[in-house]
Amino acid sequence: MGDQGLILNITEAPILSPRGAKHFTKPEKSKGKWKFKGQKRKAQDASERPSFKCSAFSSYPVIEVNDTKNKSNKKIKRDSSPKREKKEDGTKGRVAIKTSSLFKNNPEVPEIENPIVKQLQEKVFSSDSFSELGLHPHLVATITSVLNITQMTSVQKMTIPVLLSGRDAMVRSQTGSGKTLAYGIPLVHSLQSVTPKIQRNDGPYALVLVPTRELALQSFATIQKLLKPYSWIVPGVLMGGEKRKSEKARIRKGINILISTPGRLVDHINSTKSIHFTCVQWLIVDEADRVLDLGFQKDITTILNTLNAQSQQRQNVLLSATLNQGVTFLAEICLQNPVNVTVTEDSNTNIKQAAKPKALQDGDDNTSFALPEKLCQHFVVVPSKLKLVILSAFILGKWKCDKKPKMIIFFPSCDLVEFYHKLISSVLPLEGSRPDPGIFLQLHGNMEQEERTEVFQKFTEVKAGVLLCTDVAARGLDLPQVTWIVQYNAPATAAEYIHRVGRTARIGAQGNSLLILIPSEAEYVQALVEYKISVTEMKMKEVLSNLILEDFLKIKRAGGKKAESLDPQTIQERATVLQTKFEDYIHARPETLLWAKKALQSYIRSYATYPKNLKHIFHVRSLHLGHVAKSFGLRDAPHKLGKQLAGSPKKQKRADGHNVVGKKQRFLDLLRSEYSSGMTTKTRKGKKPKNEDEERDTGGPK
Ligand SMILES: Nc1ncnc2c1ncn2[C@@H]1O[C@H](COP(=O)(O)OP(=O)(O)OP(=O)(O)O)[C@@H](O)[C@H]1O
Repeated sequence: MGDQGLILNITEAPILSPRGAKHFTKPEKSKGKWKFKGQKRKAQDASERPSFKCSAFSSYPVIEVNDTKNKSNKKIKRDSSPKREKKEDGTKGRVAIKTSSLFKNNPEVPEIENPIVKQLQEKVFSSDSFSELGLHPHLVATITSVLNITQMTSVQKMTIPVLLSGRDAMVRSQTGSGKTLAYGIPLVHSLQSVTPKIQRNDGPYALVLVPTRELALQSFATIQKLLKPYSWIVPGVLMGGEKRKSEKARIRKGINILISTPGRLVDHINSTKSIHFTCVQWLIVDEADRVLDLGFQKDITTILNTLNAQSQQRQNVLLSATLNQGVTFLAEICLQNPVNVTVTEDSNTNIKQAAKPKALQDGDDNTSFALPEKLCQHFVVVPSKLKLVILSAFILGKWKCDKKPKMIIFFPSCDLVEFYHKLISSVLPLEGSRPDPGIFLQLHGNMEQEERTEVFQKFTEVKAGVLLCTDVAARGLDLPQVTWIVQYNAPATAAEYIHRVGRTARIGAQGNSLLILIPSEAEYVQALVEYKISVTEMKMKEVLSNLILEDFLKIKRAGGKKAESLDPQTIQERATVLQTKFEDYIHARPETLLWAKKALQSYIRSYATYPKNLKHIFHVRSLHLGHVAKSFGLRDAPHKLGKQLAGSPKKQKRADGHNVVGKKQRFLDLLRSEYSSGMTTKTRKGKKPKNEDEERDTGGPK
């Protein structure tokens, strides 16, 4: 739509009574909370009210759209708005559209004092160079000429000598601090010195396990570079998605450094006769806490049993930016007398004998982790209705004002990534708004591997772009020059927060992050503070004001006057125009409408899977389904969704005293798997294999 084509009049329409709202009177506000006359709702302390049971749009402003450019748009098909009316005002071709007010009847955005937190810091670089370590000269030359690196990072300085001495280690240092080379360099140094020289058909001398395929590819590329002078050592990657047959053929030919996701390796252990591990000297588990999180324990046990049965002595290394008690299972079964390497500000010489691991503990153990010093973390609190508009205003603003905006936006499920990718890339005009063409990419586990790899490579290469993804991209990926990380939904653990934001501000660079919260989720900021994570508030108005720069949202008033100023009303009008564009897109076709409803359902499902310890902040009962629906471009809440999801599962007792897993419990189990960001692959039958490359959220920031 051209910039002159849209004429808007925003007026207040009489109160309509949407479905489900008839039982409730207009909400009254009381001490910042929402209450309903004649209804007591205990245990609802969140500020977004009412629940999805009471879809209360109490007022609808009428936006009259006169599309003077595109006459064919005069009649916009609408199929679901409650009691939507066409308003004739005498103007030929003018159609009245009711877009419920984005700015009315929202819960109050709570005042949040910027918390004062002293984050844990690590010095990224040491003052020492690689040449001081006594490494093979060709390796040092390769590091300098191929990787363009001379100075060691702190974690490299601390880890490489430990690993060169033959010790097992647990290595923790902040995201983007060079942990790949911290294990890669000593690994290559040690293998190049093996005598007699390693033969390809000896099979693996080293196994590197990582949680995702993209990380497997990336680690493989780094090892490949380090091996440049040592052409007799062959690296290889197994990651699923590729035809098993061709992987088997590569294994048969011989791979000396094998990089794999655990699931895929177990797959080959079980099915590929030619795979053997008699020569294995190294086992490296990167993102070790995640590998266990993913429920790979069974796979890890299988791998370790196989290794133990076939090879004699092995050096074992666990690495992550968020190593915690959760890895004790792994540590206990695979490390021998390990050295604990932790890089923190005041403990640059923090190399300790690792304590004997305690009994297995679940998930998070309240450990605080360091964050990159030049990472500026923000949050914005925004009513549900405005979430999509805020995200769009933010993207548009960065696209207009930043030189090279490269942004990653995290969503909680594959369905949501697919939905918002299509919706946002169809409605937001990034193309032509700057010299670089706008680029929207998506990455999630429901994509074919070929496409995943293509996207990963493309986003690595582009100077500016927006990647919408699940947590499949949260761990380990080193995507250059990412300037902003946006979290459309809060992650369920502090560790995942740290890994997501860690895709920017890498290796001492500047980076920024934005976490979008709805008012009922504001307490999450405090949960982050408990982990010494410091976030600063960005005001909603500030983000929305970006819309003033957008020609495609220009409003021509009925009198012919253009509204250009930065006054709040103009900004609100523009936000409404943008919302209307989204709603028009969604309501234009039955397929898009259905799609939006499914995405909304996926969102509610993912919301239901926040862990117990965060339920007081994230509970489906705190969501106002009608408001949430707006952020899916829906004009009202789909009717059945609320009914389906209302209430929590009741445990039934069997006569023998055992709990019966009822329908609702099974439904919740289903929800839990929905929250997985879909790092799984489809098997030939379209089913997801159990553990392969899969993610499940456990634990939480508290
Ligand atoms: N000594 C160094 N000097 C300069 N750059 C380096 C050095 N070591 C590694 N890098 C670069 O830093 C970036 C981040 O490294 P890497 O991906 O290994 O970090 P990481 O600590 O594993 O991060 P994450 O915890 O997110 O997985 C890479 O681009 C790598 O090439």
